[in-house]
Amino acid sequence: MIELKNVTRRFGDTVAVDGIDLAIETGEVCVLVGSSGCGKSTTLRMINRLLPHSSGEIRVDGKDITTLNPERLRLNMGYVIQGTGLFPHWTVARNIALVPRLLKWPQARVDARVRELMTLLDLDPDTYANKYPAQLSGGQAQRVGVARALAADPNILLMDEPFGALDAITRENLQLEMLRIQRQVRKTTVFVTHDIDEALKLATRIAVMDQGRIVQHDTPENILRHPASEFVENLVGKQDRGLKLMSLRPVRELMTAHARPRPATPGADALGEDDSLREALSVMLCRNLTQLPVCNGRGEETGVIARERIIRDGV
Ligand SMILES: Nc1ncnc2c1ncn2[C@@H]1O[C@H](COP(=O)(O)OP(=O)(O)OP(=O)(O)O)[C@@H](O)[C@H]1O
Repeated sequence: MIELKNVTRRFGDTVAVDGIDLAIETGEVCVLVGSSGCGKSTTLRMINRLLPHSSGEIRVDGKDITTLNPERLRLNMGYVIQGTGLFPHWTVARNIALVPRLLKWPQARVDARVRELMTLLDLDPDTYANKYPAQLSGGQAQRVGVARALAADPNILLMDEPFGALDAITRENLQLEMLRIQRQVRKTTVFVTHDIDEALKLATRIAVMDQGRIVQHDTPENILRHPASEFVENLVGKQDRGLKLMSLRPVRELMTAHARPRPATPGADALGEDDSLREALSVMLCRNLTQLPVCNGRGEETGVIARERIIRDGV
């Protein structure tokens, strides 16, 4: 668990972070969101002591971080930044192995871990382990950055706009991958972005920041349903809040399930149970359909979802 109590950070006369309180439970993904310069990165960097806080208290698993050795603290916190920060003259494998080697793991264990992580991040080890960062696409390099952060299995993951420099499709893929990985490894994560859609997709809780303060800290659904101020309302978008709420709910919640799974009709369009209601509605509107079959992860048809049901009950 990470707790910030009345934490302030000043740079000369600038108050970058202004007396914030924030509690992040173990296993949560807390996304810090807000406009440029509101103090998101400063908050993140105070948690791993890259920046000292001017006043207040930061505790990790109950321990005041100023009483802990900063290097040891950081070894337990994976850190991913925009632009990856990979060492350009090191291979992918060596970059990922950085922290395990600092921890003096035996070489065989390091090698096995590098392969395991590359596979988890969908990077074929035989193809990419010996490449250099300059030989990778932006998305691949960012995956290596995430693999490096996870290498020594830290309890905490700090991510500062990790997907900010990527094109929309690569960004979406990495977001989906992050959700998949999070289901598997469940790290306490603090994630900085200025993209509210990214925040809504990834967060268990969102902390909205404005001018160094936290103006709302709540679940994505509550932020959308009950924005605490006009600032938050504008941030989440006044016009498309209904669609954003639909994007938080999976098809499985409103589908009519078959009594038992049946083989999917070959070649037919189908949705996945975990696709969002928003995606389902969008597909049906585009193709002028009133309903669509829904399939499970094994490709069996488990039910149907109707357009009218989404419109009636989706928000
Ligand atoms: N090293 C520094 N020296 C002086 N001022 C700084 C320093 N780092 C940050 N600041 C100031 O502190 C404030 C908060 O900066 P911070 O980088 O935390 O914002 P942010 O929300 O992460 O912004 P962005 O989304 O643009 O990265 C800004 O006004 C910034 O100019």
